[in-house]
Amino acid sequence: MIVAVGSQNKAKLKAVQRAFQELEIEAEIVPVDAPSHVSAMPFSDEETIHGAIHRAEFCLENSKADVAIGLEGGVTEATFGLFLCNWGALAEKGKKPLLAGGARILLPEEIAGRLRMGEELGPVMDDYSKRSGISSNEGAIGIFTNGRIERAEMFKHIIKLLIGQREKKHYVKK
Ligand SMILES: O=P(O)(O)OP(=O)(O)OP(=O)(O)OC[C@H]1O[C@@H](n2cnc3c(O)ncnc32)[C@H](O)[C@@H]1O
Repeated sequence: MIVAVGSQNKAKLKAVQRAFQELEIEAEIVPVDAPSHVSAMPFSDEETIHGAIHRAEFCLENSKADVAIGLEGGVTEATFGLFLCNWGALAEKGKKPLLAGGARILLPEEIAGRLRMGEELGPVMDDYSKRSGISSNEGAIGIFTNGRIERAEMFKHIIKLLIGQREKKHYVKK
């Protein structure tokens, strides 16, 4: 199966690779530069979901893939503070996209405040950790869970949720 992924982000691609490997599904993974058509820092679940769908649909239209996956990171406000949120969409011809969300953690106020002022999480995390490329590596989730759950692991879970839903749908149709 050819699987297009709407990103060149290393953590996202690693997640897709590992999910298919662990599920023992043969897949040729094709990265595609796909626009999210949402803001650079999505600020709600709704916006983050739209970003994931747009990326997946762009891949489907601009590649020969059977299945297209869009992965999008964002944040969402709650009475407790600002949560990290991540969403995935799986698109295939003639079907409604499937959706799945990832694990979420509350961001420290020091980080949340900067995002509310308009900064993006990627550069804020690089600045906070005095390193570069956090969003392509362990991610904010890795930094704030002491590396227990990294960004690729979190996205891998989302991808398994998408693949499982796709299988179930096919099963129900028989
Ligand atoms: O190359 P793409 O696929 O665009 O990956 P990205 O990480 O840059 O982009 P996302 O759309 O997934 O995330 C939106 C913004 O939030 C940042 N972001 C989201 N989750 C993050 C995380 O866990 N750690 C660091 N930055 C994160 C990211 O760097 C972007 O600035």
